[in-house]
Amino acid sequence: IFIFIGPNEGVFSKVSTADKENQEASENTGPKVVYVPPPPPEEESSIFSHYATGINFDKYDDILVDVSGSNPPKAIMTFDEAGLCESLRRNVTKSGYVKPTPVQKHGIPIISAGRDLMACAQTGSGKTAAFLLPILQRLMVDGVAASKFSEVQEPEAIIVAPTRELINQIYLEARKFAYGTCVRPVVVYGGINTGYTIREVLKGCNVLCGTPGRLLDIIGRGKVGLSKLRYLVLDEADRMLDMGFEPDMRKLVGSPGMPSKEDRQTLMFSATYPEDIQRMAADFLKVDYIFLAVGVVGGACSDVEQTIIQVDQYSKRDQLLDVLKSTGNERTMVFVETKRSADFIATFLCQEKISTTSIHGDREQREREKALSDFRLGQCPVLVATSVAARGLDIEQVQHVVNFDLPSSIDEYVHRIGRTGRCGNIGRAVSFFNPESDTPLARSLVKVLSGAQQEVPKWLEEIAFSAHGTTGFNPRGKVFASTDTRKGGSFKTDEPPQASAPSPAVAADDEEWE
Ligand SMILES: Nc1ncnc2c1ncn2[C@@H]1O[C@H](COP(=O)(O)OP(=O)(O)OP(=O)(O)O)[C@@H](O)[C@H]1O
Repeated sequence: IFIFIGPNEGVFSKVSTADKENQEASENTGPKVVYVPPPPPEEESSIFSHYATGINFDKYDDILVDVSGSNPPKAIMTFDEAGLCESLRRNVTKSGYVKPTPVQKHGIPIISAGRDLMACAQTGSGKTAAFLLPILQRLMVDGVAASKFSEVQEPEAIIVAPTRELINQIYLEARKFAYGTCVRPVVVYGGINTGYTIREVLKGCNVLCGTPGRLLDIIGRGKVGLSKLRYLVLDEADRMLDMGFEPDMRKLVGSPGMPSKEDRQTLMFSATYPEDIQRMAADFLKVDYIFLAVGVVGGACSDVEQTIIQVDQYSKRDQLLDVLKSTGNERTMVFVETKRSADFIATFLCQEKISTTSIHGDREQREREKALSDFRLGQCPVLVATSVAARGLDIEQVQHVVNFDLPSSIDEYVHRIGRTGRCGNIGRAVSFFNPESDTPLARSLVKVLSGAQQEVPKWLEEIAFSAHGTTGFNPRGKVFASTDTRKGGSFKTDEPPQASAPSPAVAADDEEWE
């Protein structure tokens, strides 16, 4: 078992997400990182390129919505009701958005009304625009101007996300919606040259998007002041507050000049929210924050057809080849548990003449970005990935997700399969279940499958049943009541809380986060 003595002399086992600090430390002290990413596209057609909403987009409207907290503002039904200024409205239209998704219908007016928000909505249902649009709207109305000449930049909004590729994607979304306006978003993340990053920040910065380590670094160097900060957004909020990132988040809100929670607006978004994390999140939010749940908290996207195949460890590779035969050239993400097996499986597939690339934390940033771009462009239709690619990534035409190894946390499963079936499109997820290692997941897997109206294999129900004894196990019963923890917790079934801890699985490869 890997033991890491953290900078604060804390001892963490392999499951501790604190490993990432190790990486960051070595980033600061090790060989200088020289990588400078290619500039983002300048042509309008690339900036606004988007994929079509799918046949189930209108079905989003049937999902039950739970809004709790005092005096929630009324939802909007159309983007026109959002009262966006002309340039922002134009950019929304150019992005192909015709009508808002439920998290946007509710989230936009809540944020515009100045309220703090903890929002939960299924993967691929438009959470990013739900926070970007009202923030940009406010900044445009107030007419912010980032000074090119200032030695310290003072952004009005900071957005944090757990991985480099995700924060870059959020930045590109912000840049798209802010196109042609005076609002300047900037992105900072690990693995790229710090001097370059600082120069970009100093060109002017209103919306600072960053992974926590690099963000703290830039703030610590005095390049970013916090006195004008109005919005703090935590995307993948449950991940940002779990044991790996919580210290960084506390450091961030404790940074000199950071407005207190009473004096800023704090917004949290995710598809999953373990209860203990919800409770802790309240530390960062005003007391009267609004809790918004679209559908079941922690539920899988029902546009993803989920199949579970029982395998043993040694048959997985053949099974994978079988699956990939049926997927042909359609884009497929294959998730594995370790960086080593990511390399191994990618090499194996290449030997089998399947054009494959891979992304994980031991690859250099240059390679990570190249892999993602080859996959996005369809040059490599198969991407083998570790958990680093599980959350938030929005890639066109990913029709399939394969869990070559299942994660040990059900939330991680929900995020992984959510890389397909986005924005009303249909996707498929196939998971290899090895009873020797995956039995602890069986029970929550059954719940997620039945909650998303998927067929539950008889053998899986049996494994789930025997793994946890007989008392109170009702696989067809209520899944996770979607509830604000302030109402007294959501697990009101006759069962004890889920066996799975918030997200230990994501930590297996943790030094790659950020
Ligand atoms: N109202 C809309 N109309 C059309 N497309 C939309 C709309 N809102 C968002 N989209 C598109 O849907 C896709 C998914 O959105 P987004 O990435 O924000 O999902 P998400 O809820 O953040 O997912 P995840 O939980 O995986 O992070 C994106 O390509 C986005 O541009």
